[in-house]
Amino acid sequence: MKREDYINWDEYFMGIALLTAMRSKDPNSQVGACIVSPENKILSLGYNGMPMGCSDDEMPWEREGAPLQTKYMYVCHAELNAILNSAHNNLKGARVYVTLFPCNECTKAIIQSGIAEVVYYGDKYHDSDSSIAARFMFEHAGVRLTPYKPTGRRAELEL
Ligand SMILES: Nc1ccn([C@H]2C[C@H](O)[C@@H](COP(=O)(O)O)O2)c(=O)n1
Ligand SMILES: [Zn+2]
Repeated sequence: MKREDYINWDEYFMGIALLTAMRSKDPNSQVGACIVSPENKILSLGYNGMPMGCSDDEMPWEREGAPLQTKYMYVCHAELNAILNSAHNNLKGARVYVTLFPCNECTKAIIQSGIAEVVYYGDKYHDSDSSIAARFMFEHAGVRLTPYKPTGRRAELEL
């Protein structure tokens, strides 16, 4: 008889997005994204980080100060990295699992790539202009927004 307490697709893909976020060097917010086909195949992964060739050790990670001395000028967001990493895959009708609700800039890329659903975990910037603009665009573009429902299950494996 098969085991019955296996994780469902949402737990699986959000779990992978969370694991991917752990690669981020951002000291404040580590974000992960996992893009999945309608057939539940993983198409791409991404996390927030500095662009290629821009050393994590030399770029600024500050949140405040002169704009050029903050991370915001430079960091590439998890969702955009996942879309760019998927260069050879068709994302039409795909879902993206994100550990943090997308910003307005990533929202444009998500919509333009043909992704049909965003499953999001954190939403700590819900009231920011960026999130308000993102929801506005998603609604107009017909992209489904699904809050992830954590099951409370933790990743443990007995080998
Ligand atoms: N959906 C998002 C939102 C933010 N990020 C990145 C951009 C920064 O590295 C960090 C946010 O930093 P904070 O202002 O919270 O210190 O997260 C992303 O990749 N995807
Ligand atoms: Zn973004």
